[in-house]
Amino acid sequence: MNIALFGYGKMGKTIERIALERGHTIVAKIDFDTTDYDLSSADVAIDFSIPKEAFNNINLCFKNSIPIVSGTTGWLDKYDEAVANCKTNNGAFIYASNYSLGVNLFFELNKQLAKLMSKFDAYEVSLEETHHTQKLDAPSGTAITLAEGIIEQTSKEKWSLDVTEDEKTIPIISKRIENVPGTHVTSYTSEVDEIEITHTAKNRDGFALGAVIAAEWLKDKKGVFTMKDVLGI
Ligand SMILES: NC(=O)C1=CN([C@@H]2O[C@H](COP(=O)(O)OP(=O)(O)OC[C@H]3O[C@@H](n4cnc5c(N)ncnc54)[C@H](OP(=O)(O)O)[C@@H]3O)[C@@H](O)[C@H]2O)C=CC1
Ligand SMILES: O=C(O)C1=N[C@H](C(=O)O)C[C@H](O)C1
Repeated sequence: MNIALFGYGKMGKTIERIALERGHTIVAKIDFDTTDYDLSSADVAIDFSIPKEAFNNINLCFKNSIPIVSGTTGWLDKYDEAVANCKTNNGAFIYASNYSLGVNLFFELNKQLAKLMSKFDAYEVSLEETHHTQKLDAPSGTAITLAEGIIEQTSKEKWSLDVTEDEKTIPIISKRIENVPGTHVTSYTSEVDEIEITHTAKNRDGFALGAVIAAEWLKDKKGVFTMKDVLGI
């Protein structure tokens, strides 16, 4: 499979290594200043770039009839527009805030725990995410997906980085520490105890492998999908 990479930073380079190990070919590596590239032989594109460029890269793929796996976070105010553009152009599109198998299982566990805990008002829920200091967006896309999972199962209505908001709001604490690939914690705290579930990425390989598997899955499809479709969960 011929892959075009939008974003050849920490994730782009990890995806390249894993894609080559799986027998694929990288036909384009596109960064901020890259002007001389050819998408004509690409079977699929994978975007791990920066929040303000992701939407343009996705639309470029739709216009060139290239299925696009989107991993960049922090641009989701335009997600509905991207979905509409995919449909207009009869394209193929997956967005996931996190492509790792472990985090996608954690998303399901988080929802099941939220459903159970919704019956016990002695506990208050909160989220914490910790990432490396180069991360441009906060909270992480993964923390937002976790918050959305809790909102789906409980009477919570929104999330906020302001931890002093009302009881309808899930507080999210964002921490930035050198070299942390990504750690997410959902906590339920009462006067007497605390229940926590944690996902800790040891490196970026899980994100990258998931993105390559999603690209293999999406290559010959049309439509808008999620990692739940890819993983069958
Ligand atoms: N969904 C998931 O599973 C995961 C998502 N992410 C997300 O992926 C994104 C990238 O993360 P990471 O690799 O760590 O970040 P990096 O900063 O290491 O890499 C980003 C790359 O994007 C490039 N870039 C800038 N502008 C453009 C453009 N217009 N088109 C294409 N590429 C461009 C940068 O190039 P230059 O250096 O020239 O500016 C840089 O090489 C982030 O949004 C992050 O949150 C990260 C891990 C997992
Ligand atoms: O920027 C990162 O590094 C990561 N970003 C994603 C996010 O915002 O959730 C996924 C992962 O946690 C790493």
